[in-house]
Amino acid sequence: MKKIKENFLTIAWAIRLALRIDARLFLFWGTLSIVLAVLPAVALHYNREAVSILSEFLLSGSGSFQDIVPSIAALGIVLTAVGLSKRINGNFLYFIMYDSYYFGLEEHLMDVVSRIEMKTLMDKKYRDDHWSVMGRCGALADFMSSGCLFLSKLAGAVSLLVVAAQTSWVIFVISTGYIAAVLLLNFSTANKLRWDGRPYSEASRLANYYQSSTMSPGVAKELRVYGLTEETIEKWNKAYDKVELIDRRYVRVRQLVAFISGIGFYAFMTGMMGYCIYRVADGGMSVDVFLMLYAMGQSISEVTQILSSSFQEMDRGLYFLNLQRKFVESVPQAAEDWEEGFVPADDSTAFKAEGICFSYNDETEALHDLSFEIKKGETIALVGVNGSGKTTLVKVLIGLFTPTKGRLSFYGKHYDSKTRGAVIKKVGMFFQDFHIFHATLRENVGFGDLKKLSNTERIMLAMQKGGADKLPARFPKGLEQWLLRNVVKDGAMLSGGEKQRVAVSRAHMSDKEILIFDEPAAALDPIAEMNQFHAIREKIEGRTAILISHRVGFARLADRIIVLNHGRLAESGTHEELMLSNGIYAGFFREQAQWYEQGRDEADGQIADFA
Ligand SMILES: Nc1ncnc2c1ncn2[C@@H]1O[C@H](COP(=O)(O)OP(=O)(O)OP(=O)(O)O)[C@@H](O)[C@H]1O
Repeated sequence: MKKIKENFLTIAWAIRLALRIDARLFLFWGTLSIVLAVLPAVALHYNREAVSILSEFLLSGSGSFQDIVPSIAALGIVLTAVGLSKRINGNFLYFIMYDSYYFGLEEHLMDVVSRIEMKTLMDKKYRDDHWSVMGRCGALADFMSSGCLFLSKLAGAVSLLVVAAQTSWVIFVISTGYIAAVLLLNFSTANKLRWDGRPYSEASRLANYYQSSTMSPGVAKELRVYGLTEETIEKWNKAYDKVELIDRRYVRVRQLVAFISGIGFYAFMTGMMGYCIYRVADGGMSVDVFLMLYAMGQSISEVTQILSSSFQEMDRGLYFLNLQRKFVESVPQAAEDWEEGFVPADDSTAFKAEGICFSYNDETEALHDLSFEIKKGETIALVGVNGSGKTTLVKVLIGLFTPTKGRLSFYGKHYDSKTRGAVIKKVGMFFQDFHIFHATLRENVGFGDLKKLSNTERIMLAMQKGGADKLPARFPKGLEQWLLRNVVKDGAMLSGGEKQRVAVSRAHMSDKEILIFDEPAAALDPIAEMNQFHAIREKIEGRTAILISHRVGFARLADRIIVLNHGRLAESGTHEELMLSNGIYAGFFREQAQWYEQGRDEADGQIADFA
């Protein structure tokens, strides 16, 4: 019962979506296919009339040929119309609806996904669900086209049964029994005939991963170095066996249903023809009625076969639409649209955190009870060991994650849709986990400020600050060089440090009033790191800034240092204050200073030995 209710909800959702995407398409083709579906029944009427006139003409020898021409012509026209109506089959309807409904559904799902909270998006379960629903964007076109076809063939079957009922109740019972049996067979095997995407896709994803790992250089290098190729092929074999098993089971049931339907057809025709011959023999049925019933048997069988295949298609479409509807509805608390119209309440405090906590999952807290203020124009260095919560904190500050507890304000305003909009507008950020887009070098930098995308001078200036200004000269297409090869074959491949320079240049594009740099020099050589240090210092000039770096030398750029430890605020103060208090920061600073000193002494020693 629950399943039926779910299906009805999904059908209503799908129809609403289809009407929203393209109402005319659905209504026009739906109506046309139903209207044309009753043509075989009309054709039977003319068929019978023509046969009756023709046989009378042939048997009696009276009348002229001209007398029967109109009947033959009428039959010809109807049969041509029937022939044409058969062109409106499943493939044709799918093709007609594909453009609108495939891309319409894809656009809708992309829109929903873009509103999902970042935290949810990072959840593996959601990502898996997302892929499994996104991979079936044809479901709406499938469901609507096969739904139209199913309804039209149902109308066709009913009109044929009306003809049967008018002719003989026995034929009506046999025909109804046959159609009902085939439909019942399809209903009862639907869940086995349905190609269940989930276990299949998990198994096939694994098989694809193993198969492609020997081809993708990043994975292949590890396979070769650690001698894992043979093991990977074995794992692929196992994963593929599972895929094949699911495939085989599905094909077997499909074949069985087709076989039983075939036997059903012969039983139906034998029963019907047997009865007709018996009636003709005892004089209860004329030859023209016999021939009409024979043609009707063929039509019923044809309609029933299409009813059966369109039901399977419809059921498959509905299955994936069910997943998609549930996915769309399960998106918990879609992030609000970031609105315009932010009015600051406190001009002097950029960020204020009061007891904020955040956890990626319900088990552990990445941030715990943090309270601090960042004044306008202040430069803060966030320091802490790996995993202490620095990146998480800045992502919470820019509104990508919502604190699980506590209160966060931006210029005196609590975070809501307008505040988030303002934060995004006012903050320029370099992410430690930055992304190089599959796009040109110009775009990769210019995306930092879309308005300046075509301003070559501005882009070159940002690249100079980010240390990437030598890159365009290396490529024949300069700034228009495509980066990475996932999309274009001759895309430029960059080293880790070069990618970082490009991403840092992106952060230098905009003139936002708040700057956040999360490990901007992690992959840079020492000279580039030093240049980065100066460029960032220049850029900060009077702005509010948050810097994260494991090189504590960077922290000296800051007015104040905040030290995080296991997601808690451990220390806060100037460099001098924290050195005096001799806590975590002082420990870091001395360790690093000692490391550099020791390194320099050892290098000096080696040079001396060598000399
Ligand atoms: N996507 C995630 N899902 C679950 N936990 C996460 C996720 N990202 C980070 N964490 C956890 O949150 C904690 C804080 O991570 P975060 O990246 O903020 O630390 P960090 O101080 O920036 O570390 P690093 O110096 O290594 O960059 C860590 O324990 C980490 O394991």
